[in-house]
Amino acid sequence: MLGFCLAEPGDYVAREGEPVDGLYIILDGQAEVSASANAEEANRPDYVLNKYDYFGYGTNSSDHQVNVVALSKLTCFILPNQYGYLLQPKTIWNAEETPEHSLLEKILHLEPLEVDIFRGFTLPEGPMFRQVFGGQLIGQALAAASKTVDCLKMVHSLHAIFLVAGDNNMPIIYQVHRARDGSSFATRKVEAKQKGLVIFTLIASFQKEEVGFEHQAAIMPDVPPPEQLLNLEEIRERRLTDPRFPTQYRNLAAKKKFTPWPIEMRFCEDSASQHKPSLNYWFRARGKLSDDQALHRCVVAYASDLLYSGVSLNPHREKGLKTYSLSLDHSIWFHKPVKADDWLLYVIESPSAHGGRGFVTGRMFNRQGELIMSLTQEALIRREKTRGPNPRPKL
Ligand SMILES: CCCCCCCCCCCCCCCCCC(=O)SCCNC(=O)CCNC(=O)[C@H](O)C(C)(C)COP(=O)(O)OP(=O)(O)OC[C@H]1O[C@@H](n2cnc3c(N)ncnc32)[C@H](O)[C@@H]1OP(=O)(O)O
Repeated sequence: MLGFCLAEPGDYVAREGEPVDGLYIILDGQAEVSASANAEEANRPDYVLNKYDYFGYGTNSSDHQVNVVALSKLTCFILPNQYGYLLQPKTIWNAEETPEHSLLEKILHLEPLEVDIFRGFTLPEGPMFRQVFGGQLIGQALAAASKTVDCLKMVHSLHAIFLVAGDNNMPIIYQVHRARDGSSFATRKVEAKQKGLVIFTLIASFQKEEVGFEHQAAIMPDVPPPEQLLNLEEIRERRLTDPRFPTQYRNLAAKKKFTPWPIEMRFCEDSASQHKPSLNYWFRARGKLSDDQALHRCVVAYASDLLYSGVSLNPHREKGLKTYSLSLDHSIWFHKPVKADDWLLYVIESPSAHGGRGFVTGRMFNRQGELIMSLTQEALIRREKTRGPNPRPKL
């Protein structure tokens, strides 16, 4: 919590060697900085801090290097360490300069073309489907919207509609419309275009941090921790080597082009439970992500569409069934700050499938059991029409 510090003349406001707990801004009074007693510092003169001078967070050390003593009645405003990010310039992450960073930062990187217009690409090293991956559109559009919003406001909800299947081989233009900028909230509408055609729209709402009523009725299911579970790559490896699978199947699986996803997933149930209209898995971004909450929200938005609507097909899976499925719409509510490079549990249920549409709901919990996000999606789910090669995107 933000706070104030009141001190009387002679009181120590900070002591050398003690941990820095925040940034102190003097609102009233004077304080003296007394240099350390060690040899090198001994010659440094003491100096006086006045109104609006500050000390604490932001120095290179996590401990105070000096004593600060009140010279008069002193009032300081304290910005605790956890809010220090407010003082940092917003990163607006830059994929080119962070080669050691997660592939996701590269995927979500956008080129600014004009005010409120950005260009995104489908990278060959990312997951590729027959049309532009829905999560990529959501993540990139949210990144475009976030770049036009005051950095103190974070996305708290978004609603997306997929209009036309996107073409992986051409760039996507994101045009942001600034629908509203209020004092607490801001709203953005984003249109994604290819060949001048709107293929996707997103409406996102952003809010300044606010203190208010709190409760959490949702309880995280009791599942094994991620360390005890296999990830997608390990499951694949097992399938390739498990002698219980026919050799022909293993040879075929080995020939399939396999690109590891930039999201690591660990499934809480084995394939025997695949007929249930539900799925629980842990996931996290591979690699290191920049410390930018806006980026972390774009990354989970991207990941949220990878294994999601397919759950509505689970009760209908049978040998030889070929399906055609496409996300139609997607909504996310961000309840709390998220760390996308730490494990999140994705709890997915499909309450209904009807009329060629499957409906799924999702909840994401962090390891502490906090409900971080709620999600919904409807997807087109059909039996694949038998015909020749894959249909081309309708652009
Ligand atoms: C426990 C361990 C478990 C481990 C499991 C691990 C497994 C890993 C699996 C990985 C899976 C990863 C999945 C990731 C999926 C992500 C979802 C997306 O990105 S989705 C991307 C984001 N979403 C989007 O891009 C959606 C964008 N929106 C749209 O494309 C359109 O709005 C529309 C298609 C939805 C409706 O348009 P409208 O014109 O009213 O619709 P029409 O009805 O007229 O059909 C139009 C055309 O669609 C075609 N087609 C249709 N049905 C079939 C079929 N049954 N058959 C074949 N084709 C079919 C056909 O070309 C047809 O034309 P035509 O042949 O008839 O001439």
